[in-house]
Amino acid sequence: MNPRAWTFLSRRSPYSNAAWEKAVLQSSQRQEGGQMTVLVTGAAGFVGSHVSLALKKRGDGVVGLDNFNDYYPVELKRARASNLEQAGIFIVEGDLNDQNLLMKLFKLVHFTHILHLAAQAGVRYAVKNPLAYVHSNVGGFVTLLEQCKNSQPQPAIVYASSSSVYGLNSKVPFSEDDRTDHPASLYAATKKADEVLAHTYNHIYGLSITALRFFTVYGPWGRPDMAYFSFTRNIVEGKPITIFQGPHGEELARDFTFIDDIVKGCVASLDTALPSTGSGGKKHKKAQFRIYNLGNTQPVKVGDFVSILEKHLKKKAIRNIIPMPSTGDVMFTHANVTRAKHDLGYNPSTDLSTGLHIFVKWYKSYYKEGAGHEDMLKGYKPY
Ligand SMILES: NC(=O)c1ccc[n+]([C@@H]2O[C@H](COP(=O)([O-])OP(=O)(O)OC[C@H]3O[C@@H](n4cnc5c(N)ncnc54)[C@H](O)[C@@H]3O)[C@@H](O)[C@H]2O)c1
Ligand SMILES: O=C(O)[C@H]1O[C@H](OP(=O)(O)OP(=O)(O)OC[C@H]2O[C@@H](n3ccc(=O)[nH]c3=O)[C@H](O)[C@@H]2O)[C@H](O)[C@@H](O)[C@H]1O
Repeated sequence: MNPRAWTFLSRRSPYSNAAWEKAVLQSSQRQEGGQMTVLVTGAAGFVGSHVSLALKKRGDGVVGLDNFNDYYPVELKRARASNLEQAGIFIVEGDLNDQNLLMKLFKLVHFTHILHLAAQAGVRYAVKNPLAYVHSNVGGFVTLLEQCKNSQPQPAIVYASSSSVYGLNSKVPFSEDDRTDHPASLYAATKKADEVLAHTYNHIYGLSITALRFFTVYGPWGRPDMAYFSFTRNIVEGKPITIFQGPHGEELARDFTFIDDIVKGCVASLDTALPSTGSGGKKHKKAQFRIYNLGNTQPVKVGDFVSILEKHLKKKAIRNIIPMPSTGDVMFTHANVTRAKHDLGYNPSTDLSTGLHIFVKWYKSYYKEGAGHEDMLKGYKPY
């Protein structure tokens, strides 16, 4: 079947038709060199679209799942999906909470691995719409874990946690063994809940699970709700940007991490994941349980990050500096990646200036500066 026909197919919700099944099966086929068959949830998202392409490129079978929600413009998700279709990856359009859909999918394809990236992301939007986080990050995750636990054989799971789980932790850099029991946002609380739920399913059912704590990821085809993206748009349009500062005028800092490094970390985690050890809902022996930081290890103050953007955009920002609203931001993040280096060979190699240069180039070509991006953040007002 020609993947060009898939757009239409994936938008038609019924999954009980022959063409839909054929597309799923075709997409799941491994090519030469491929070792695994992976279900990527959140495949139309920023990170999911990049990792799906990387897996497909080396021959793995990849099937996507995404509900194409409108947290940010759906047009961008469709454009990413179209890139995936051209590469031969079918994205099933549906919600993680749809048990029947998951059952049907898992019956059709024997997934060796799940890369679970679908979630309600964004720290500040949680103040506005907390239940969206509970729905996708808690309900959706448990629905997926239930399906995996019941599968025979069970797949190995690698999923996205977040640097936000460190919450109010003040010990730097953040190490995986540091406390994560004082979240600063509801988003962080749901990501922490996921780690605890993951441990439970690993313990009771023998699911092999790896949690990846990503640190503020940026890059081409990125997320319009994130600062690097919305700041770029405003600078290009000559509109002010709002920079948060701490209660005593301190600057916030983030360990900004380039997408290519995150992709390598995800792929290495899949490659080193051991099989799950349960069957028929029962554990036979202890299964692998891992948590890794995937960051850049070089935090940058938000003001300095804006200066780098200005340099690449060749335009000054109009900076509006305001006290941080009480919407869940933390003052700084900083990853210790020793464990990921040792176990995964993870070695972040893109510095912020190089990565932002690549992002700005993509942004300008995608939005053709000055035209076509007016609606990019339509309706988006997180705080
Ligand atoms: N980008 C970052 O800086 C960052 C940092 C830390 C953690 N993370 C985590 O990494 C993962 C990927 O993030 P991203 O930046 O690609 O976000 P994204 O919003 O671009 O991608 C998530 C995708 O999941 C889909 N989705 C959401 N809820 C769903 C549901 N219930 N059912 C099916 N699909 C659903 C969305 O439509 C979206 O396409 C998320 O779990 C996020 O929390 C991201
Ligand atoms: O690593 C994570 O776990 C998280 O990474 C990301 O969150 P953040 O680090 O908050 O990224 P982002 O919004 O780009 O703000 C960057 C900086 O700009 C500051 N910021 C932001 C907006 C603004 O208008 N002004 C401002 O100063 C802001 O205070 C911050 O200091 C993901 O969105 C999230 O899904 C989550 O997973």
